[in-house]
Amino acid sequence: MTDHLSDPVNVRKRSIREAALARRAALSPSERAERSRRIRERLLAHPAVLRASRIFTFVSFDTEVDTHGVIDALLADGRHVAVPRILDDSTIRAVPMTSWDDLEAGRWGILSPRSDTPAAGPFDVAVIPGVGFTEQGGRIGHGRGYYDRWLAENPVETTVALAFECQILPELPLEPHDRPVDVIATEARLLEPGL
Ligand SMILES: Nc1nc2c(c(=O)[nH]1)N(C=O)[C@@H](CNc1ccc(C(=O)N[C@@H](CCC(=O)O)C(=O)O)cc1)CN2
Ligand SMILES: Nc1ncnc2c1ncn2[C@@H]1O[C@H](COP(=O)(O)OP(=O)(O)OP(=O)(O)O)[C@@H](O)[C@H]1O
Repeated sequence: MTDHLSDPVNVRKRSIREAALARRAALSPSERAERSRRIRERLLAHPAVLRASRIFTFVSFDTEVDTHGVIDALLADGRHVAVPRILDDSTIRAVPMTSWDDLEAGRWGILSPRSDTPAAGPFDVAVIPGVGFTEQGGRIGHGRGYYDRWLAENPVETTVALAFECQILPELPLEPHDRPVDVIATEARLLEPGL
């Protein structure tokens, strides 16, 4: 009996994750900022986002595609924005955000809501982080299954992942619980495998 950490799929996921994280970390801060700006424009121009009233988005940390400008634009436009709060049972909950003052540094230093009052759903759009993706919408994250579990329980009209091109991979070892995303916005293109 193989436990889940020594399971061949998880061993492969771990090495792919490390390689993709290293490529993302190799972008300079100015490259990251410029590419994040292009990704933000592509996201905000997407029809699903243009018509969305309720949006659940990650708050970027570390070397991820920067979502601070996305959140500022959505709030300035009067949309209902919710962001993840990590709960003790290893799940995430969408909590409303109306200002950066609503957030504080939480686990892994990620800005998270102080409140734990759940946001009213369902969401029109979920903006999702990830470490590696395929053009078909396959996704791996940090390997804790937070988003896979959240998406399994929360119906969302359109899921949009944000990624740098260096995170798009020819293939990924995927498992039955892995939830594909509908759209991927990169600095170079819009992929719409699920639309
Ligand atoms: N911005 C953002 N928010 C998010 C996520 C995310 O990927 N990005 N998550 C998506 O799930 C959840 C948090 N999950 C995370 C899980 C692990 C690590 C992390 O970096 N952990 C180790 C490295 C080992 C590992 O990758 O697990 C570390 O501290 O270095 C970060 C976030 C909820 N909020
Ligand atoms: N819908 C689900 N229900 C129960 N467990 C799940 C579900 N989705 C994922 N898991 C569990 O979570 C763990 C991590 O899954 P996986 O490696 O796919 O995470 P990930 O997609 O890389 O991470 P994340 O979603 O946090 O960014 C696995 O052990 C998996 O069994």
